Amino acid sequence: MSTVIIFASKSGTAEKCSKMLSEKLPGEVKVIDIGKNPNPDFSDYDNVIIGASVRAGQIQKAIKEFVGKNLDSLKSKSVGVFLCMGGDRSQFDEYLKQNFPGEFLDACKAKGFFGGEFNMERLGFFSRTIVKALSKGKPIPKLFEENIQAFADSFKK
Ligand SMILES: Cc1cc2nc3c(=O)[nH]c(=O)nc-3n(C[C@H](O)[C@H](O)[C@H](O)COP(=O)(O)O)c2cc1C
Repeated sequence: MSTVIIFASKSGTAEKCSKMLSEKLPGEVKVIDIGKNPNPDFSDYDNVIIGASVRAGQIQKAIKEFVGKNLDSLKSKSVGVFLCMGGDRSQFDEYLKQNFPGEFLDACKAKGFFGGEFNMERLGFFSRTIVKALSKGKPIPKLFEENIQAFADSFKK
């Protein structure tokens, strides 16, 4: 079994989760940052996993475009999607629906809610100010390693 994880990340969480996931999957696993490689070739892989993070309700444009452009070929693979996000589980399905075609979501054998982090040192002044204002009084986001494990397990079946 071979897997490619294609991710986009603004401040490192989705990148970190992609690496964590890659260590939990059997067989050959390749991790590709779509920011560095906008048109990755996934034809040689059995599993294609798409990972992104959410800002103001939106995922990275490069991931949206990649999924839109490759919808048919992606559907011929075993596909999955995960999101890194600061919001809670109740917002996860809504974000998926807002950002991915229904056809793609229907084809996914796993959908991962991986949680999020505020990596303040990697945020610009503007983003830091927004985060500080919006997160006042709310729980600090965290990663759910158990969800990353469960996601990996569904690709072992
Ligand atoms: C400016 C900004 C806006 C954000 N907006 C949202 C949001 O609308 N919903 C959400 O669930 N999380 C939001 N987050 C939290 C991020 O999704 C979270 O920090 C995630 O771990 C970032 O992943 P990345 O480092 O891979 O980009 C926001 C974070 C920042 C910095």
